[in-house]
Amino acid sequence: MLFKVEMKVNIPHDLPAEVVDEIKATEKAYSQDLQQQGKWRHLWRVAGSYSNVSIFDVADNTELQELISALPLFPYMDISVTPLCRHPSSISSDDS
Ligand SMILES: O=C(O)CC1=CCC(=O)O1
Repeated sequence: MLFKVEMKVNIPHDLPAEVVDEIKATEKAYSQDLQQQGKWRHLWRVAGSYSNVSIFDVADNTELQELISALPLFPYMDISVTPLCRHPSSISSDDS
């Protein structure tokens, strides 16, 4: 199942810089592992903001919840999820 996931990052200003750097490094490794597994298909920065638009390809809502709630930045993000399905006019072979 495909989901569009929008993540807006709100890191508290009083979090120590070294803690923030560690969280970001862990987040990067975690997201790159999921990308390599094909579960995190696309990761885009929204220009001009500290947010991203992502496409996840997971078995079901439960797997999506598990993956997203394990994000190191999860406590500091506003997240919205939109389920996707194939458009009848699409010519892409990988969007089902
Ligand atoms: O910087 C972000 O948009 C948050 C994030 C998600 C995956 C990642 O590596 O950073």
